[in-house]
Amino acid sequence: MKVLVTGGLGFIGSHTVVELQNEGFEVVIIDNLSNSSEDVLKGITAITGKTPLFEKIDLREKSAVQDFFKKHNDVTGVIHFAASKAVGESVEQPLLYYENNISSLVYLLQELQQKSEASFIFSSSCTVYGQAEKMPITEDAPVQTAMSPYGNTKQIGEEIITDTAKVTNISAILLRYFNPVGAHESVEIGELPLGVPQNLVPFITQTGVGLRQELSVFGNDYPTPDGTAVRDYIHVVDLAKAHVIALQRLLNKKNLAKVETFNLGTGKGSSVLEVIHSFEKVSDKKLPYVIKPRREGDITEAYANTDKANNVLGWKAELSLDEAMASAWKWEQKVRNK
Ligand SMILES: NC(=O)c1ccc[n+]([C@@H]2O[C@H](COP(=O)([O-])OP(=O)(O)OC[C@H]3O[C@@H](n4cnc5c(N)ncnc54)[C@H](O)[C@@H]3O)[C@@H](O)[C@H]2O)c1
Ligand SMILES: O=c1ccn([C@@H]2O[C@H](COP(=O)(O)OP(=O)(O)O[C@H]3O[C@H](CO)[C@H](O)[C@H](O)[C@H]3O)[C@@H](O)[C@H]2O)c(=O)[nH]1
Repeated sequence: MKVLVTGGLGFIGSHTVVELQNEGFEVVIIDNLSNSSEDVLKGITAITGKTPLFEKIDLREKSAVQDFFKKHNDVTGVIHFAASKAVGESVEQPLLYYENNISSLVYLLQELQQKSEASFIFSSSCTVYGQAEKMPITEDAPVQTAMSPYGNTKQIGEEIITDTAKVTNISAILLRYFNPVGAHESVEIGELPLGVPQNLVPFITQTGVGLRQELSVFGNDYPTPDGTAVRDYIHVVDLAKAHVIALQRLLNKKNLAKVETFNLGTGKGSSVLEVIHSFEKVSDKKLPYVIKPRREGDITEAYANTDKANNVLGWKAELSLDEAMASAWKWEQKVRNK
C-alpha cells in the first residue's frame, strides 16, 4: 500500500519513512526542503535498501497538491509532518505559521475527502496542554489557550481534522508528541537544526563537539526535585514506530472512533540536569554549562501518561534517555566530521 508522508525528509518524518519501508509500505514523500535536504533520501536508502518516491512540492500551493493526488490517485493514507515548528519564530511571524501549518492541512484534507475511504495521521504536540495541572498528562487533560502561534496551529489543526472527519470518509489519529530526541542507530539520519538550536538536546551535542561554548540552563528555581524544568524525552525511533502502528490501526480496524488522540512519550519526566548527566555519561565528556534565568514561555514540567497509547494503540516506548543521548551524540560527531 502506498502512503504519503509529508515532511518525510525532516527529522521525525525521515525516521518514520524508514519504519514504514521496513514494514513493507510503499512511501511517497512530499517535502519542499525548507528545513531538510534531498541527501536524507540517501540515508533512508542506506538503511532500508529502498529509495522512497519523492515529490518536491510546497504544500502551500493548492494546485500542486491537487496535481499530486491526480498523479498518485492510489494514495488514501497520509502521515502529515510538514509544518514550521520554531516557537520563537512563530511569535515573530505568525502569518507564516498560520499559512504554512493551516493552509497545507486544509488542501490535503480537501483532496482526501473525495476518496471513499481515507486515513490521516497528524503531528500534534504536548504544547496543546500548556502547563497541565496534573502529572502525568492524560489525553483528556484540558487543552489550554495556546502560548504561541505555533502551538495555536496545532490546536486549530486538531479542530479542523475533527470537524472534517465528522462529515467525510476520513478517519484520523492525532498524535501528541512530547519531546522527540535522538537519531537512528545507523547514524544515517538524524536531526539537522538550522543555525543555533533552540532545543535542549541539539544544543548539548553541539556544545559537546565544541561548536557552542557552553549550554545555558534556563532556570534552576522551578518547583522540581533539582530546580530545573522537567520534560518527557522520547527517542525518535520509538516515535516513528508509533506512526506505523497508528496507520495499521486506521487501515485494519473497523468501527474505530472517527478521530482518536494519543500521547506519545515515555511516561518518565527528566530534568535539564538529568539530561546533561545522561549526556556526560554516554559521551564520557564534561559538559560546560551556566545557570541562566528561566526562558520566557517555558512551563515547569510535562510528561505523558502513556496508558492509552500502551493499551489502546498497543505501542510502548522502548529506548531509554541514555540510548537517545548516545545516538544523538554519535550523530552529531558524524555530521561535524563530514
Ligand atoms: N520536533 C519536535 O520537537 C516536535 C514536537 C511536537 C510536534 N512536532 C511536529 O512534528 C512534525 C515534524 O517535526 P520535525 O521535528 O520532523 O520537523 P522538521 O522541520 O525536521 O520536518 C518538517 C519537514 O516538513 C517540510 N516542510 C515544511 N513546510 C512544508 C511545506 N509547506 N511543503 C512541503 N514540505 C514542508 C520541511 O522541509 C521538513 O523537511 C511537525 O509538524 C512538528 O510541528 C515536532
Ligand atoms: O539551551 C537550552 C535549551 C532548552 N533548555 C531547557 O530544556 C527544556 C527543554 O527545552 P526544548 O526547547 O528542547 O523543548 P520544549 O519542551 O521547550 O519545547 C517543546 O515544546 C514546545 C511547547 O512547549 C514546542 O512544542 C516545541 O516545538 C517543543 O520542542 C526546557 O526546560 C528548556 O528551558 C535549556 O535549559 N537550555
